[in-house]
Amino acid sequence: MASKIEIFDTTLRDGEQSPGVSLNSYEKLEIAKQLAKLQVDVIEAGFPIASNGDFNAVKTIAENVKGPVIAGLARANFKDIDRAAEAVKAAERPRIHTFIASSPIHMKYKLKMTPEQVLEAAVEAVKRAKSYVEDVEFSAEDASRSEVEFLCKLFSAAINAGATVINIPDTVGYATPEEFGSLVKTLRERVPEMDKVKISVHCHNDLGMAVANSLAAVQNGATQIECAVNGLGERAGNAALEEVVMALVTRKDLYNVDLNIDTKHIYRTSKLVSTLSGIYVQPNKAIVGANAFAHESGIHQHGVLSEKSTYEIMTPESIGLSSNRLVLGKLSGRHAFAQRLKKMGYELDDEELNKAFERFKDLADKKKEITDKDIEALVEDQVLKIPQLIVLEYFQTSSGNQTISTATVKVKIGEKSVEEASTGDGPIDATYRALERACNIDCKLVDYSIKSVSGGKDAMGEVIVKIEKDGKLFTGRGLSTDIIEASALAYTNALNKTLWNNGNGR
Ligand SMILES: CC(=O)SCCNC(=O)CCNC(=O)[C@H](O)C(C)(C)COP(=O)(O)OP(=O)(O)OC[C@H]1O[C@@H](n2cnc3c(N)ncnc32)[C@H](O)[C@@H]1OP(=O)(O)O
Ligand SMILES: CC(C)C(=O)C(=O)O
Ligand SMILES: [Mg+2]
Repeated sequence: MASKIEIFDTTLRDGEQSPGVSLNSYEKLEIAKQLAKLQVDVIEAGFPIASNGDFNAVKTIAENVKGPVIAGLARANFKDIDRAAEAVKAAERPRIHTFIASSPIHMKYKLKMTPEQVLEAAVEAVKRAKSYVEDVEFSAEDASRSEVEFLCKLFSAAINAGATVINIPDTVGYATPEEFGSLVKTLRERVPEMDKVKISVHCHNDLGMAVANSLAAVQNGATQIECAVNGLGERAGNAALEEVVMALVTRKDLYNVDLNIDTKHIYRTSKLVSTLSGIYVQPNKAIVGANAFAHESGIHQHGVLSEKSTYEIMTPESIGLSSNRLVLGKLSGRHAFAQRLKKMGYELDDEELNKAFERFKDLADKKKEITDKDIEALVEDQVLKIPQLIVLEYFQTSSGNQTISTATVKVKIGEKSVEEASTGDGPIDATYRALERACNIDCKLVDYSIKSVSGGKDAMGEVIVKIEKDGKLFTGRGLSTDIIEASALAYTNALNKTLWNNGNGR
């Protein structure tokens, strides 16, 4: 039978220790409510002795958030514990989490205490906490760099003093998965009392192994994992909640454990924490990064279009996303392009599709991501196009606020190439005059408009011109990431239409 793993969320306590993060009571309450929807087992709401603000945040959460256990952190002293007890007392299920460091480095240099004094402080702290609440968690800070013999003594004493949860932190993210798993195993074997309590782990990510260490601990008998949304936490952060959870869910075949978590709330929770903490999630972040369910390369897109599981080991829906994302860029293939066109309602025959795909690839070489609006513009440009009697081969402009604008253009008219130059009021006016000369067409520009087809600094510009010739109006349209090129193409397109209209075409 699968055993149960509890998820202890410390976003509001250790997560808030991330440099640059400071959440007010209202923001903490919002996050706590979302964590309750996510169905975490424990919310460590803060460190009540730290400030009146933190005390109030923990108290407000204890009063208002139902479902999870609400924990408050306290050092191993009465002042901290009394304050934590006051803060969590209104909770449905309050917990006091008290800790003291157990490694030789921390005891000697930071606490300036002997192991005996640490052991005594731990026992007194647990007893004090127990006088307020039934549920008491004890942590041996820097456990992974502590002497195992001493850890065994400390944990045994804490359990006998009333601790209901024993936490084994890898405070500085020093352990490797093999070591950490084996530490959990050894402690379980050597401290018989550990069988009576929950065994928790709290891993930091200094070497990028927080999640791996937490999972190794599960394989060696840990029953609670402490983690934070988006991997927030002191220095490089804590084990990322979303990664721990989705690893246990996706690889249930391996871990065979059950969780209370409603994974469909993962994405929303990550977004909320990112917005309120001001810490952005990197795009390639596992599970919740913008690219976690996105595919840009043609071979992968073809794979997921045929069968999602070819390149997706979990579904986007399982974390609360509506779907995966096929991003169109220069590495994309015909399958994904055709699928997008179909979704957008275009029905192109094979030849049209080939042409549109060619133009799409040309554009993708200039522009990182091709949006639906770009595609719409490409297809409409192609569908509305008349045969090109005049083809713009080349243009060059020079302009500035102190010089006269000049343009040189080269066009192919039928089999003949013609090059012309002109000055003008600006680079576009100069280009238009040069084009008129090269094509030997006498016409008048009556309207010019430009708009951006998509967003970003590499957006395509769409230029629409109207020219008048012999009393008739001709519209031309040009598209390019370069607005002068878009302008030149629009004018060439309109000039083409004047010839077409005169019966010179085909
Ligand atoms: C591994 C962790 O994440 S531990 C949690 C870390 N989080 C935080 O520190 C955030 C909140 N902290 C704070 O607001 C402040 O540090 C406070 C309010 C807790 C303490 O502030 P101050 O009294 O000014 O002390 P300061 O932070 O400078 O030093 C810490 C003191 O606590 C002692 N201490 C540290 N850990 C413990 C512990 N677990 N049990 C008992 N004493 C401890 C230190 O030895 C030091 O004692 P000293 O003042 O007698 O030298
Ligand atoms: C307070 C303890 C559990 C902690 O955050 C750590 O050791 O990293
Ligand atoms: Mg920590």
